[in-house]
Amino acid sequence: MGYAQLVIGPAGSGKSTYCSSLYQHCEASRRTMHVVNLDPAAENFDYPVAMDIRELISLDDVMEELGLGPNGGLMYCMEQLEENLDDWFAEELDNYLDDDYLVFDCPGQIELYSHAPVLRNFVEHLKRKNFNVCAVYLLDSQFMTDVTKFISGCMASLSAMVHLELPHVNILSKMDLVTNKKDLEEFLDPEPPFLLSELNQRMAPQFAKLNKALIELVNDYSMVTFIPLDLRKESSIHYVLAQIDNCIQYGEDADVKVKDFDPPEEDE
Ligand SMILES: Nc1nc2c(ncn2[C@@H]2O[C@H](COP(=O)(O)OP(=O)(O)OP(=O)(O)O)[C@@H](O)[C@H]2O)c(=O)[nH]1
Ligand SMILES: [Mg+2]
Repeated sequence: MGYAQLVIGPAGSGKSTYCSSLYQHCEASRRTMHVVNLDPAAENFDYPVAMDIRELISLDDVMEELGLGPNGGLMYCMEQLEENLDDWFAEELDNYLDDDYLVFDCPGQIELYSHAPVLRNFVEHLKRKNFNVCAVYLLDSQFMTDVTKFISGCMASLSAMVHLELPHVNILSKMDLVTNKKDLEEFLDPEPPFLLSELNQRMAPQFAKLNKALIELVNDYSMVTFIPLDLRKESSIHYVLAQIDNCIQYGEDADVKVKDFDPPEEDE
């Protein structure tokens, strides 16, 4: 059994930064995990890259040879990943099977989470290889300042949830930038009636029915919980990781992989 996090969310929401902080956190607690880069456009990494989609295909080459722009180029690269699941990716994955913990740093293109088939097939592949997979959806806390943004964030996350059909953890990133935590608290685990009244206040009366339906939807899918993440605090990273581990049942087997300790210096 392997374990995997699929780290997704809009461009700039903090996915790669999360991956590197998580890596450091695990390193410090002598826990083994590997970060995989699935973003063909990524250039700099603050974590050791265990597998790299750029070894499969180069975005620059694709853009140049096919005359595609950055977005089309990226989607083409992701399609190539999909085509190569049973060869390139399977071979790479062979290095990491039993009890390994992989974290996939994905690109931020929203179409990957809403309708493009690549990530779905990617996840299916991981499941076939006996991985327990969890989607970790990051949303920038800077965009959680009012109810309309909250709803739109929920909808984007919900669309990823129905598209990928995975256990799903929502994270509110960049909490260190939030100056007024009180404003945010009402969105962390909000009451539906509160959301509805806020939404009704914001929108013209003809939206009342839509608002009600939206809030019900968000509520029915129990989408309304976001875990705040402040990367400055080890306790915050620890908490987020514990929630995700729980989702993928990591640590429930007695023999989870712990990094070998350096042998203690022996006194002669
Ligand atoms: N203050 C603060 N800035 C952050 C945090 N996380 C990310 N950032 C900044 O936000 C920007 C985007 O972060 P990334 O980690 O590259 O975001 P990403 O989701 O990987 O972006 P894409 O790969 O382009 O989709 C960078 O400038 C980061 O330094 C955080 O927790 N706090
Ligand atoms: Mg990134």
